[in-house]
Amino acid sequence: MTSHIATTASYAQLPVIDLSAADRGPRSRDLLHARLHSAAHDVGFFQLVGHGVTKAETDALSTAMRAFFELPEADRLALDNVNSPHFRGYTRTGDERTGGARDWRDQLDIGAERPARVPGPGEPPYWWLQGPNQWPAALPELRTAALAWIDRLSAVARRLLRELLTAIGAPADFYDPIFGDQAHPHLKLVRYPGSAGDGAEQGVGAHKDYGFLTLLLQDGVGGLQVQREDGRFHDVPPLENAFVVNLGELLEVATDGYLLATNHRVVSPAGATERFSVPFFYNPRLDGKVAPLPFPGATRAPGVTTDPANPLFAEYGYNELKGKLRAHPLVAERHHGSLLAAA
Ligand SMILES: O=C(O)CCC(=O)C(=O)O
Ligand SMILES: [Fe+2]
Repeated sequence: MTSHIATTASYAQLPVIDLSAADRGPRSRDLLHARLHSAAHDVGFFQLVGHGVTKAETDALSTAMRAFFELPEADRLALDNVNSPHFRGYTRTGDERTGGARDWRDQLDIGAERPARVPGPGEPPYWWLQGPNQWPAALPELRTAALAWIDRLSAVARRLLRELLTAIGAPADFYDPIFGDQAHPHLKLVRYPGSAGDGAEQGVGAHKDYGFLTLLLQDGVGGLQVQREDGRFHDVPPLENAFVVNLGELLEVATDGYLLATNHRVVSPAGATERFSVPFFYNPRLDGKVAPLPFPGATRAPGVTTDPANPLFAEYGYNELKGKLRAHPLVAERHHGSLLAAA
């Protein structure tokens, strides 16, 4: 497969954004804003350094993640997400779908740790997305590391969002009311087990993320690709100590398309090579409604992408529910037949 090979030198790496520049005085912060504005507007993807997350924090999460995937399959299947109407828990390799085709990865889905809130008659069905996680009894350190990561990355993403809003001339605190203590962050621990062996190369198919910002920790294997201005998918080479950041659909909605939610995908590693990644999704409250952002570029905004196969919802819960029903058909059929019928 050659279609993803970059042909232009400028495509070799994504823009690199140093968040610590925000604390080094006004000139340095202005320069950060110029770079961030361009990266978010022109590409929708960048590498984030200077985020303050330490190697010890990253190692604690990575070690617990690898230990999870080394558990006997029965221990992982004890957390099968098919048993969770909240789409939490373990998805075995081959059970997830993107773009209607099978993804070749297994993963643990973790969200804010809250009691279930079963929607009553007339209440939005997205309340199903709130509920308890499923944790491996044999690995208590996984729960500790994952919940700490959610807190830590929520703080980084909050800082980054404020700088990004400032960079495009918007009020930094404009979306504070839809985050707060009822925000709905999400974390996945993901393993790509290598080639499926049948010629399909889809680790995860092309998609956009549902929320505001995604901060991805990837190992050194590679395989993540983003769709760029030329319409082609380009490799995102791993960069040590950096998070790959992409903008989600809600920022596209918020800015009427001025900021891009960029399509991305993962090509399966060759042979039996495993790849591990940890995407963290910075999402607002399920009932948070994204009001149009007041900023100077709004008058030049091109409008949001219109794709009948992927409507964008301004009320976050609907946007996430759309994605989960599509990605996890076994959970959807077991627990949410009436929602599938209504869709
Ligand atoms: O594993 C990766 O590098 C990306 C995963 C991803 O895009 C997702 O799960 O939304
Ligand atoms: Fe993604």
